Amino acid sequence: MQITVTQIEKHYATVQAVRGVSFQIQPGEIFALLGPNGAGKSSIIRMLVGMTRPDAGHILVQHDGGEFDHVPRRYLGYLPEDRGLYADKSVEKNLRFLAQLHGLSAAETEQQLTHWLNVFELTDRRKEDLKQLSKGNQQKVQLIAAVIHRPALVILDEPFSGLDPLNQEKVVQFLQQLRADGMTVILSAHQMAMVEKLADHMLLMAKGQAVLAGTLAQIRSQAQPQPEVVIETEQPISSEQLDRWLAGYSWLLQTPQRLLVRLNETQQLSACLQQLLPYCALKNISMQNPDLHQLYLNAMTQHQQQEQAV
Ligand SMILES: Nc1ncnc2c1ncn2[C@@H]1O[C@H](COP(=O)(O)OP(=O)(O)OP(=O)(O)O)[C@@H](O)[C@H]1O
Repeated sequence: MQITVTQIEKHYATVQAVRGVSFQIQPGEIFALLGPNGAGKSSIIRMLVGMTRPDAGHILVQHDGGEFDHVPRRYLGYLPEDRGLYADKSVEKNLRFLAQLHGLSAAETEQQLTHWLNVFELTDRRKEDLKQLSKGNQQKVQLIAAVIHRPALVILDEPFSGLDPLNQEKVVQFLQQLRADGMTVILSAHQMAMVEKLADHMLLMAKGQAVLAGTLAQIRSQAQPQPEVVIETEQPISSEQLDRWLAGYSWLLQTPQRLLVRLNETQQLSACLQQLLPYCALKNISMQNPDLHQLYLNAMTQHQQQEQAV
């Protein structure tokens, strides 16, 4: 399934939730929507699944030779933000009901149930009511509900919320398996470490706008074109010394023997090292690639500063 979103906008009564956002999702990839609370992620998801319509711009969904303005239900697996299973019914009844709604035969339903309950280690809980399960286990049943009919596209709003680190890791593996099976996956999440492992492409949003987009490498070069350098010294050094030795450079002394330098476009690493070498012996030099969490924080801070400047 290929999705092309062009300049979509969404207004609610007093809020402009999405402002001219465009992106493309390729078949069989994992696409992540990132951003702080209220950035507009769920609003975009609701437009993709056809629960609401864009006020402007358009969505083009191409699958199986057809073209649509949202993802048709028959192709969609959806984990909504406010979830949606019956707390007073058993795990099994909830999942059977959904499988039937999607037109699976009894045999297919049983096969899928057995498979997924096993994957999520819930086989011995299948007769229990959903409300008897822990929040994390309920979340796993919700995930099964989104994929039991093997849709072409799965949209998961916050699939990691409420899960401990081990179960978050399980969800990472689950999503990798969906991709390996050929499904296209869209997810929104706040857990950058998980997204970094998973997403082929991502879109970082703030206040309804796209802030950064692309692969992790593309986002890295957009958000921080100049890498940071970590320099470890043989002897302890002080900030006062660095004020003299590295005038004009942006640096941070992380420990007495570990220095972080952020070079700007005009500064070369070799020139920086030449300034240091007369004064101190160097033990190790390494380039530091910021992780997605750091890139996200940098991008959000920058976005806030730009907004304040306007
Ligand atoms: N039905 C609605 N009516 C009015 N305002 C809404 C509605 N849904 C969302 N909003 C507003 O639109 C903005 C974007 O909300 P949205 O839920 O899309 O953000 P989000 O990025 O999914 O946030 P979160 O991470 O908290 O789920 C927010 O200011 C929100 O208060």
